[in-house]
Amino acid sequence: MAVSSSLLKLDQIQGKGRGLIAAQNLKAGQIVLTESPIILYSTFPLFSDSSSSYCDHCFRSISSFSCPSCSRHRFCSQKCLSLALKSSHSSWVCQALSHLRDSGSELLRQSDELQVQACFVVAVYNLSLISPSSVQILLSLMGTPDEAIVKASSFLHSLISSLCPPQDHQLSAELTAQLMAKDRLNSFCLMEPYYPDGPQRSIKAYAIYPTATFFNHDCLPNACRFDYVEDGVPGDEHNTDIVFRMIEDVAEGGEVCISYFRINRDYSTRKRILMEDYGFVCGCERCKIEANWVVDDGDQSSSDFPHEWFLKKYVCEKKNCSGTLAPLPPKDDDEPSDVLECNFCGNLKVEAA
Ligand SMILES: C[S@@+](CC[C@H](N)C(=O)[O-])C[C@H]1O[C@@H](n2cnc3c(N)ncnc32)[C@H](O)[C@@H]1O
Repeated sequence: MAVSSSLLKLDQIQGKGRGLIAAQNLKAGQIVLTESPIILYSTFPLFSDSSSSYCDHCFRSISSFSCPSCSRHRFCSQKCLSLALKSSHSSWVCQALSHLRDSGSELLRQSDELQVQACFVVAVYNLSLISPSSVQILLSLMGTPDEAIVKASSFLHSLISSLCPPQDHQLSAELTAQLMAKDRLNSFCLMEPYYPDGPQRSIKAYAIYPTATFFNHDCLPNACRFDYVEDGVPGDEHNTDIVFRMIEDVAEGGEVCISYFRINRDYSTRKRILMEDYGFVCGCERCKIEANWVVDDGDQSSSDFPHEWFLKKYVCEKKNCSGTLAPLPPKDDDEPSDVLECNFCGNLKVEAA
């Protein structure tokens, strides 16, 4: 599997499967990977009475150009509309989603989660028509279907294939289950914009990135992800790219890890999410220490919190945020930047000297 960055190498990591290691010494703030998604799909409810307020191709907030066939899916620009009609909103996708939304659709009575999974299945069947090699990449990722996925995939496969039979795709119910399992383990969320006084941000789209998917988790990560979906000009095809930036220096050969969620979560929450969503027990330095903590132990000394400085330095304190801060890229003279950027709200914080 090729890695789309000369700064990272794919390697086997004991107890974790494949992972990404530094191909050379990496500096705090350095951008180590920028990548476009191979599959990207909306979480907007299929049966909502309104249309999404995000472009159905690039997920920016402005949506003013409608699909000429269904007029329900909207785009931020003529360019996104034209691109979508050849890819993410092809005539097959348009037809499949319209059929699914028909009031008689059995999907209407199903859970929100299954409706979002239906959007993934439509997107991946479409991908198999326009880029079969991308489906092979998805199939090579980690992820095995459990009973719930097998059941959901069998329902969705028969529903979508019978409503709108794709001419050429070879995706059986079994392959659909495989692909749904890969999606669950490997997708990244694209979030709604941050507002300090707004409601909790929700997820507007899921995306899978072919190299980024190999980042393993650490509760004290040395890298973190950024995205700039709302930035740039409408029609720019790269606004859904994901960018990974080092939080701290890592020597050549060291593993580069991200956190799969916000880093200020407590031990039991982290343990539960990692087991339920990713199927592993974390053996990182922070977990080893926190596993021994006694709840409400008033006697804990500062040696029980050796990573407290990390949370103070790298957790954003803006209202309603708790994103992760990473330094801006080093300056021209290779000096580390003392400005940290939050990957959730975008706030810039100058580090105290
Ligand atoms: C998105 S994949 C990461 C790439 C994966 N290691 C591979 O070989 O393709 C997530 C999976 O990697 C493994 N993983 C990630 N971080 C881990 C860690 N800290 N300890 C053990 N396994 C980990 C788990 O199996 C998890 O479900």
